[in-house]
Amino acid sequence: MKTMVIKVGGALLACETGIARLFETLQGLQQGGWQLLLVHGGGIVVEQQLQANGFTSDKKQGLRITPAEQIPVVAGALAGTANTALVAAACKVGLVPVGLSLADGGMVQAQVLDPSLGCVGEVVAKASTLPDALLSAGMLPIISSIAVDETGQLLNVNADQAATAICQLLGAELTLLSDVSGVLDGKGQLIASLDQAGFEQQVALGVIAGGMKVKVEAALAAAKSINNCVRIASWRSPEQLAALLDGEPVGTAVQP
Ligand SMILES: Nc1ncnc2c1ncn2[C@@H]1O[C@H](COP(=O)(O)OP(=O)(O)O)[C@@H](O)[C@H]1O
Ligand SMILES: CC(=O)N[C@@H](CCC(=O)OP(=O)(O)O)C(=O)O
Repeated sequence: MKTMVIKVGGALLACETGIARLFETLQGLQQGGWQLLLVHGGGIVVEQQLQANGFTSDKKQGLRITPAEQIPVVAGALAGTANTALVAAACKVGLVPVGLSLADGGMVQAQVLDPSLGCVGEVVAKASTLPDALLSAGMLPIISSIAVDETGQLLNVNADQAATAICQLLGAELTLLSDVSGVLDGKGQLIASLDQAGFEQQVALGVIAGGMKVKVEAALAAAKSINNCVRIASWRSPEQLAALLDGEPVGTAVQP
């Protein structure tokens, strides 16, 4: 059976229509014979809850600086609020979701990425026992980007990097759905196909930056591992979701 990891993030978690449309698409893909795993971020929920708790927050090169005192709020926002909202939406369309974080079932190994970012983790694929079992049972794993390292420390992982590790764990296809229709060039036009050299060129020009730089780096790493292109598209666009459902090319194809 074909397996696909779909990653969602950005403002999706604040958009009821977007969530409903996404799960209708997932339902259609599952009926079409795909085994699916959803990996999610929820930067918007993290920001709201940090602010509500009196914290300020900054990003460095697309990654959120996460001081130790903020990790309980970040974990609550991603593994709690965002994860359960997506689980609820899956139930509503009759899918059978299982809400997880990267810490569950020994799926990945996590470590601190860079101490200057605080409790930010990087993860590598470890054991697929848990997702294998859930997928064979026809269930939909919904995985937040919260991890735990060997010392028991909770870590905040960028959700595109989390999706890459889960894609590598299963040798699955990967689609990254964001707020934008794909990677855009200096004129705001969609780049249909992007390889390592093209990426480096656009970064040098300052066209690809911030969260999109992290996203394309994650996509390039995944594409090389699975030797297949990874797509970056938008959950906002009904046309792109329909194309995804019909197996047609969507967004930017990041090449191995
Ligand atoms: N060349 C580019 N093409 C598209 N978006 C870009 C580009 N460079 C920077 N970005 C920014 O990256 C954002 C997507 O990254 P990010 O916010 O991390 O997405 P998500 O939260 O969905 O993972 C876009 O909304 C845009 O502001
Ligand atoms: C380390 C780091 O940057 N973690 C991210 C995790 C969530 C995420 O990636 O959310 P999106 O997919 O919505 O951007 C954060 O705290 O925002």
